[in-house]
Amino acid sequence: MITVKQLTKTFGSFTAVNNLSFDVKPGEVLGFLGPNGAGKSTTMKMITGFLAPTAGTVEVDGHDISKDTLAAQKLIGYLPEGAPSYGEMTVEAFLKFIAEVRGFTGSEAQTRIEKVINEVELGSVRNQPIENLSKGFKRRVGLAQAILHDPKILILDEPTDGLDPNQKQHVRELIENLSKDKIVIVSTHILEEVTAVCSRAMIIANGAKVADGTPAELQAMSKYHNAISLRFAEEVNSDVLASINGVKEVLREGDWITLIPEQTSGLLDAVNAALDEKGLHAEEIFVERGRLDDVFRSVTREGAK
Ligand SMILES: Nc1ncnc2c1ncn2[C@@H]1O[C@H](COP(=O)(O)OP(=O)(O)OP(=O)(O)O)[C@@H](O)[C@H]1O
Repeated sequence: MITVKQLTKTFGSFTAVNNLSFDVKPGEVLGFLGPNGAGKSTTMKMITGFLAPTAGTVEVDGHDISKDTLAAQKLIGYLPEGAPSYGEMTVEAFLKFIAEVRGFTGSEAQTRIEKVINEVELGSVRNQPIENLSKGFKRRVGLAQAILHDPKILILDEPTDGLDPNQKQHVRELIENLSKDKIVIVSTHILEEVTAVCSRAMIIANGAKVADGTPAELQAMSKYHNAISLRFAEEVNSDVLASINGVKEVLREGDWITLIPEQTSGLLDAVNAALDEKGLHAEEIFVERGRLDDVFRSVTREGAK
């Protein structure tokens, strides 16, 4: 369990993280979202003990990260933003070094190194110096060092940044497989990643929490929640659709028309009845769950006021 209480970080007169409190339980994959400069990386650095808070506390399985730093850090695997250091080392030498730092030697160290090289698909570059690797491979080396000791807690700062679509998918699957009984906190700018891998999402703006819930709960905050999206073969006048009982707004995006509901449920029946009555035939029609990008924009704009 991670318990964050009233966590605050100021740099001079600037407040980067502002009185943030939350818990994360085993089995949860928490997506950490927010605009550039919202305070995500700063919060992750404080949770992992790499940056001292100005105020507030972080407890990792009962260990205070400021007072009992080593005991807490043993439980944590951390992928910081950017690339791992020691660029002149080869991938394998770097992982050997990390294994030693984590207290593994001999065959145990070798077994763990082979396992992560396999898991993160680093076999083809294992003998290359890290500084010569592409951005995506450097991220994968960072991920390998974070999981080498099979930590109970994984803190990953934009793990899929710089990866190609295949590798993004691979890392998402890896996170899903690793997340059983672990705590995972993952920051990302990719909203589909949240619905794909996270059981919970927290949005921060200006260092403060502005939303926290399951992806479905956040989607339900969107004006698109239970909206009806349709596509017609022929041109249909927006006024006809706007006159349907329960439609608040008609939006057009390319071939698609979206009917925003006045209330959050019950619009589909009214739309189907109205289409029948008017002799209109939709080629495609579906009920939207809600859109995270819409929620993200509205809560971070409110947070920025
Ligand atoms: N060492 C520092 N000294 C001064 N300001 C800092 C320092 N570290 C971070 N900041 C500021 O704190 C704010 C939060 O930065 P942080 O890196 O935590 O944001 P972020 O949410 O991770 O952003 P991004 O999505 O761009 O990675 C930014 O305005 C940043 O400039």
